[in-house]
This record gives sequence, C-alpha cells and structure tokens, in this order.
Amino acid sequence: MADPVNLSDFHEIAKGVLPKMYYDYYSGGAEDQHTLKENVEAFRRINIRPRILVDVSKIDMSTTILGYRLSAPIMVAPTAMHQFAHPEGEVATARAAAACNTIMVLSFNSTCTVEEVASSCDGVRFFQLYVFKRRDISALMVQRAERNGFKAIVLTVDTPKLGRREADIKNKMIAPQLKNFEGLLSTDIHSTDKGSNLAAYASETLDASFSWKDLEWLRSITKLPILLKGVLTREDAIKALESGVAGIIVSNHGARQLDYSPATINALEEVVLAVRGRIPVLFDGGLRRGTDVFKALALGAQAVLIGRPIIYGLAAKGESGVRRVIEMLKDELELTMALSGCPALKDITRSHVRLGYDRLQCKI
Ligand SMILES: Cc1cc2nc3c(=O)[nH]c(=O)nc-3n(C[C@H](O)[C@H](O)[C@H](O)COP(=O)(O)O)c2cc1C
Ligand SMILES: CC(C)CC(=O)C(=O)O
Repeated sequence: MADPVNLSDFHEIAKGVLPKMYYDYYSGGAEDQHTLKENVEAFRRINIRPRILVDVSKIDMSTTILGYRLSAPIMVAPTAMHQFAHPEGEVATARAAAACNTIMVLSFNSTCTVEEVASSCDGVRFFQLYVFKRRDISALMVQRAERNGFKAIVLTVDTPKLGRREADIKNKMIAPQLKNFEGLLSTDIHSTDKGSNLAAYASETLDASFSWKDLEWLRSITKLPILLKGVLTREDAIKALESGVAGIIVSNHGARQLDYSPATINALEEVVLAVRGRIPVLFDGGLRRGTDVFKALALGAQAVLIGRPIIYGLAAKGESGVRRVIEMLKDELELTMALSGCPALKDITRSHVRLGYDRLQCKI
C-alpha cells in the first residue's frame, strides 16, 4: 500500500498486519456495535459554518490542560495492551506523544510498566485508573504513577463491568500477564465458559461497587488532580462538579461498554452546558479527521483524546506511525481552522457548527 495520507489508511494497514484476535479486540465495540458506528457517523451529520476574509496566515493551535502546555488540543487516550500492536508497546507511544508535545494518558492495563514508560522519555503524562476489588493494588498503582512523575489521575467510570464484546468471545481472546501486576495478581485467569479471557479477567478484578462516595477514598490516597472519564449526561456532570474533580472526559469508552449509549459528539454539548466553564471538559470517541476535532472544540471541548487511530499507527509503523497519526490530525485541524476563519482556538465558537437539531430550531 502507498504511504498513508489519512487515518483511514493507517487503519487499513493495521488491519493487514495485526493478527485477527488483536485486530478484533482493538477495533471492536459492544454487542450490536450500533454506538461504535454512531461515534463516527454522528460527526458526518455536523456541518461547519466557515467565516471568510479573516487573516489566517498564522494559526495557533497551542493550549494548556491543567496548566500543561500542548502544541495542539489533541491528546493520546488510554488504551490497553500496546505490545499486541508493536513490541515496543507503550514506550513507543509515549515517545511519539512527547515528540508531538502532547499528553499521553497511560492505561492501567498497559503492557509496558509505569516505570518503563516514565523512564523512556520526558513528557507530560496522566495515569488512567481502574479501581480493583483489591483496592491495595489500585492504591499501589496510583503511588507508582505519582512517584514516576505522572501529573493527573484519569479515573475511568464507565466500566463497573466489562462491556460485551462478541468478537473477543468468539476469538476466546487471551489476556496477557501484565507486568505492572507481577507478584500482585495473576491476569492469566481462565474463563469458565471458554469465552473471552479478558472478560473473565475484568469480572475477577473490577470493583463494581465503586460509587460517588468512594471518590473520597481516591482523594485520600493522592494529591494529583482527578479527571473523570466516561461522563455522558448533565446529571453526572453536575455530580462530578459537586464532587470537586479537576475535569471531565466525555467518553463512551470508544463504544466498547454500553451499546446504544449516545455517540459522544451528541452528548458533548449537554455536558458543556451543565459545567459552564467551571472545570475543563475533554472529549473522545470517533475522531478520525481534523474537521472532527474542530467540531468537538466548537461544541465546547477543551481538548480531545484519540484512541484506536493511535494503536493503528503503532501497529503500522511503531513510534513513527503514532507520530504520523498525531501530526496528520494536527495538520488537518490547522487547515480546518484556516478554512473556517479561526486563527486561534479561542476563535472556534458554537456558531462555527450546525447540528441537525439547530436546523429544527431554525424552523420553530
Ligand atoms: C483497544 C482499546 C483499549 C482501551 N483500553 C482502555 C483502558 O484501558 N482504559 C480506558 O479508560 N479506556 C480504554 N479504552 C477507551 C479509550 O480510552 C477511548 O475512550 C476510546 O478509544 C476513544 O474512542 P476512539 O477509539 O474512537 O478514538 C480503550 C479503547 C480501545 C479501542
Ligand atoms: C482490559 C480492559 C478492561 C481494557 C479496556 O478498557 C478495554 O479493552 O476497553
């Protein structure tokens, strides 16, 4: 295949090189995969309203998140098990993110250890946390992240149990022994019905009883700011604010958890309106183009995170593939800003996009 020119080309290359079991794991969603398709399709139903005759000879995409400077509002989402995609795993991803001056969120279920990633290069990194039934293990991981210079905890709140990913069940997906948990926990757990090992591992480990009141426990074990990942409603956005978290990530876990939850881009504005600028609202799910990033920013996201395309870049070309994926999105965003009359991020406003329901409102 010719050199990739967009994220979709990277997807095709990754599909060609990854073993089926891993490709299915990375690409799949929950059950009917309705939300998986919607995450991408919903972007296509949003139009951009470009403004003309603005000086766009210089475009500034730089921003700050929790006080850390980024070259563009495009971050790396936490995704598990990068060594299935490339032997250098999360170390390669971390180096690419650092080279692009952006923040990587390291998954709790990384294949490289927290220490390996931290010592691989300088860069601002956040640590994604799952709360295990064995709270001591989660607490230890938070301490390790803190000790190794991670700057925030991203608590994933949409996974009290693992969503039903049917391809993984059919493939009898194998979960590896994760080095982070060596000596603490065996991830080599066998499913009793010979289905997905990953599902068995998740149900064995995840603490489904974790609830709002338990955030106090997390706050008691770390001084790091906490972001909640997986907020989709105004009700929960308000609860998140009241609980004093430092930020929210609007996310449906790449449609891998609750099928028929809304496409994230359709949930974003509801959350932004509830938060009213009091804490940063970040966004992920279905972003494949710079125009998608622009649309999310216009609807109030302060920055976006990219999941699968990063893994596809890694599978296709290792560290340089991840770098290319981030650069492509940055280049596309820069061009979109120029063609829409927005020289800086602050110039991107709600009036730069039109959604289906905007058209309905015009008619009323
Ligand atoms: C293969 C894969 C593994 C993931 N692992 C995690 C994880 O360990 N922790 C987490 O909070 N989210 C995880 N996610 C969800 C991502 O952080 C993110 O929400 C999602 O991928 C964004 O959608 P996108 O893939 O369409 O960009 C994972 C997603 C994928 C595709
Ligand atoms: C091991 C899983 C819990 C990782 C995950 O979040 C995912 O596969 O979506």
